[in-house]
Amino acid sequence: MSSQEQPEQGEAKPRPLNEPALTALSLYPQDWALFLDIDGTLLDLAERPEAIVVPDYLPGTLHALSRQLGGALALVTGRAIEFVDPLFAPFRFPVAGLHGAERRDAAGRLRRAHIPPAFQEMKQVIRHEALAWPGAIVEDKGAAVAVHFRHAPAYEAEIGEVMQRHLEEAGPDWNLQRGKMVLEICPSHASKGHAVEAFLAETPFEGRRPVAIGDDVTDETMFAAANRLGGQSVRIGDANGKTLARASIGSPARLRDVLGTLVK
Ligand SMILES: O=P(O)(O)OC[C@H]1O[C@H](O[C@H]2O[C@H](CO)[C@@H](O)[C@H](O)[C@H]2O)[C@H](O)[C@@H](O)[C@@H]1O
Ligand SMILES: [Mg+2]
Repeated sequence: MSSQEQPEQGEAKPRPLNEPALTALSLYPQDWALFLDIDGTLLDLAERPEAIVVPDYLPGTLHALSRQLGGALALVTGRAIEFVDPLFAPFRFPVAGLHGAERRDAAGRLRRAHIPPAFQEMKQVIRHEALAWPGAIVEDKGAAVAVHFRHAPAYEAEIGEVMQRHLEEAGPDWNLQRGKMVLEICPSHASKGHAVEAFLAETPFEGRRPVAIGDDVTDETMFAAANRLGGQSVRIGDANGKTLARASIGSPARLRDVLGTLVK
């Protein structure tokens, strides 16, 4: 997130969502596009990255909503695209993965992030170093690598130092991204905000106003994009005012309920 996009200190808390604000998606579906984060937004957070549960009805709800929006619904996530598709099978949605570093557009064209040999080596080293952090989980996402410390909180500072050192060695093409009990190194050229803008330059998103819904710091760039482009930004949960989102919804379960009500 650029400094221009940072929420100001002490900025007012996002207003609880006036849910009719989202009913525009149902009333004027030709005017709106929907961008949805996955973990902590569509899905409840789980103890481990692979332990997330997709409610049976959710892929169908998203598919129905996507059809209603003329296909202008995309998933914008820190996950790798290849992890995302099976979650929502049999449907495949336009998706930006690795916080925007890879993207599959509505026509199915895939833009992958390059994985240099040096990055492969760095992942191996991190995997080895993580043996010293009992409980930590290393998630290899291809062109990104995450170290989760949800079950190794005592090692947070040490993991941060090691990841920072790797980042410095890797150079300016890489970024250290903080998330919920996780630190990851991912390509620096991308952001979720850029991904939203890229979708909005293409059919069927073009000319529509974006609604961006997310729960974490990595979603702030897409909130900024949605605000700038005359759309709506919604943060799930309580961000203690440290967000650019203009509205909030209490939980992923509540969001899933709201999405269900939008389907005609
Ligand atoms: O952008 P998102 O779709 O929200 O993805 C962000 C990260 O989500 C995953 O990690 C988080 O969720 C896990 C499962 O609920 C949880 O165990 C972990 O503590 C969270 O940080 C995912 O594993 C990451 O790769 C994503 O970047
Ligand atoms: Mg999230």
